[in-house]
Amino acid sequence: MTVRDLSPASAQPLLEVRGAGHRYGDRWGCRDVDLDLWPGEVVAVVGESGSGKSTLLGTLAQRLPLTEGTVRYRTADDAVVDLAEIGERAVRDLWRSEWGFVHQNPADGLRMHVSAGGNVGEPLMATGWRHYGRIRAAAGEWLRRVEIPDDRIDDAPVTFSGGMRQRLQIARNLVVSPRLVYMDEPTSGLDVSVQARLLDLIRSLVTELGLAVIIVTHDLAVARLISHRTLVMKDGRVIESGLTDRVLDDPQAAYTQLLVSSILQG
Ligand SMILES: Nc1ncnc2c1ncn2[C@@H]1O[C@H](COP(=O)(O)OP(=O)(O)OP(=O)(O)O)[C@@H](O)[C@H]1O
Repeated sequence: MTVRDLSPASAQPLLEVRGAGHRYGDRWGCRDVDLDLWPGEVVAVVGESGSGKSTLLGTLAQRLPLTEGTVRYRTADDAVVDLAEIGERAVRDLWRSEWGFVHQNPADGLRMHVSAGGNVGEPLMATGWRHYGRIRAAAGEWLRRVEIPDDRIDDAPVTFSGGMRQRLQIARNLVVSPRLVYMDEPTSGLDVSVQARLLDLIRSLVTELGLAVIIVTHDLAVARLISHRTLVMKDGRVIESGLTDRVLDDPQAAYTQLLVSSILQG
């Protein structure tokens, strides 16, 4: 079902999630989640291992079926669509032009044996770009933005370091100017200094491009650095949410207090 939205764009969230959940067999991975995500907003999903963060991300991103609730998305042409109802093809079109997904492991989001330029050029070709020179120029421009040297454009990511691979994955996602990007632990597995630079890069790109981002992280410092709002998950449910500084400086739920204090002690 498509509902025409007549209100001004800014009055309507990009993503409107109500009572969303996903069940694996007879066990809920996440359930009863509500969220409004606005353009340009970064929301972090935090919680300990097994709390349902990745399941929630997968469910919102339509990689896992919605077992309960609704997820509505406002498209670039301002139609509000119910993602469970628009069908696989329409969802594929959104992946091509409006959404991105940055995986924890860059190998899951890159073609490891295709050149860096090819990895960034491919999504442009999928949206109809045909002129080789322009595709290569746009790919080169994005490689520069993510600090991959010009002379590596013809090298495949198998020859790159972990940090370079992750920056390439970001370029491959952002080259088509998506409106909404899902990130699953994009900086974990990298050493601390590489992590800090990558977070800086993500933060500046998000601001510059006005992206909406939902980022899963088990690292509260990442949430602090990058997000406006934070959802805290426990046993598949969101047990606390609010502005990130408020959630981390003045946690209300006992579980969040424990999570924050364990980091301070750790
Ligand atoms: N494919 C699956 N089949 C069955 N149960 C699953 C599956 N994937 C996850 N679960 C269960 O769903 C719950 C939430 O898991 P999920 O991976 O979403 O947590 P998480 O917070 O992302 O954890 P981590 O930080 O370790 O990645 C857990 O109880 C987990 O065992």
